[in-house]
Amino acid sequence: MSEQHDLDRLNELVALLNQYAHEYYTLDQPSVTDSEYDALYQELVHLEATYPEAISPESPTQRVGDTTDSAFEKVTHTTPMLSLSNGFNKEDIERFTQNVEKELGHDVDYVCELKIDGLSVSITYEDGKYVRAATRGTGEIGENITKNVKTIDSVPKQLDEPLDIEVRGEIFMPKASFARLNAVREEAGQPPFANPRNAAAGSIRQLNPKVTAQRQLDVFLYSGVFGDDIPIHSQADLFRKFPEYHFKVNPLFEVCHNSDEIWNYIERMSEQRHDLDYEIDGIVIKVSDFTNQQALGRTVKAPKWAIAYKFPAEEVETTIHDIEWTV
Ligand SMILES: NC(=O)c1cc2c(=O)c3cc(F)ccc3oc2nc1N
Repeated sequence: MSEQHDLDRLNELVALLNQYAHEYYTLDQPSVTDSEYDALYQELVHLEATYPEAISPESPTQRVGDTTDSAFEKVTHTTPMLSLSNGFNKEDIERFTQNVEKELGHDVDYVCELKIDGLSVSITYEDGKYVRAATRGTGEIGENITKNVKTIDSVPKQLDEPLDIEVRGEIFMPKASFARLNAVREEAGQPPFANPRNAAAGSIRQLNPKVTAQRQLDVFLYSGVFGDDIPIHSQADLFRKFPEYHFKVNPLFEVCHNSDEIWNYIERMSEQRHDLDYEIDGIVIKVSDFTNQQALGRTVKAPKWAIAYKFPAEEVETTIHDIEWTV
């Protein structure tokens, strides 16, 4: 690429990302997903590393750490909240399991779980007390949403034991809450949210936790950062034991042993997804045993022991009626 082309793209990205941030933080109406924003942000970071003299003070990369780009203070994650690599068909799943078993040199158990279409959250307890909640943010640095997450009924505020533990999961808005919320917004002449994910993101970013409380959000927890004092040594353990700690998990997980069983789960859940009370955008497949997860490790941005199978984009049937066909 020509240098001028790069510099034009750099400036275009600054303007785009600032617009997206404005939509997200100020208007509650993001027009791109977090992962689309992240991808553009990384492209800008790369271009600014190539042309440091072109870095502009308005660039979103110059704001990380201060609070101007978000009304929430920053929280540095104890361990980074990575993203999942994606798969789109049976071959991708087979390649994933082949790579895992080649790398480890033996077969493993997998856990398949629904990929909840919400936003990631990290929740920290100290001495068994709810003390903090944060968004994924850049993966290293998230936004402090402690007060807002505290309004979610299914998030325990006090554990039965004085545990120091961090749990991670997905905040979502049930379909029924989403329909009710949009009806109220339309009544009030406000633009409806495009989907439950945007509604959940907008609701959790409300500066006034009382507004968040009215939005009936919920959470499914799927991982944690904890010591050996917690007898959980695999993803299957986690899903079976988290409820004992009052940590809400999604019950539709299954242990699978190979890509055929995984694909069978994917097909069954793809059938069921419209009957669920919440939206899912795919299936997450994980190597279950934590020792195997550690042996597989991660790339810069994603764990090597997990993959997200994304459902194909749905054709939305639009019923075309009342159109005067002029012939
Ligand atoms: N949306 C989800 O329902 C969902 C998301 C993730 C992650 O984002 C995720 C990210 C990691 F780096 C590691 C494990 C994960 O597990 C996950 N499991 C889930 N069920």
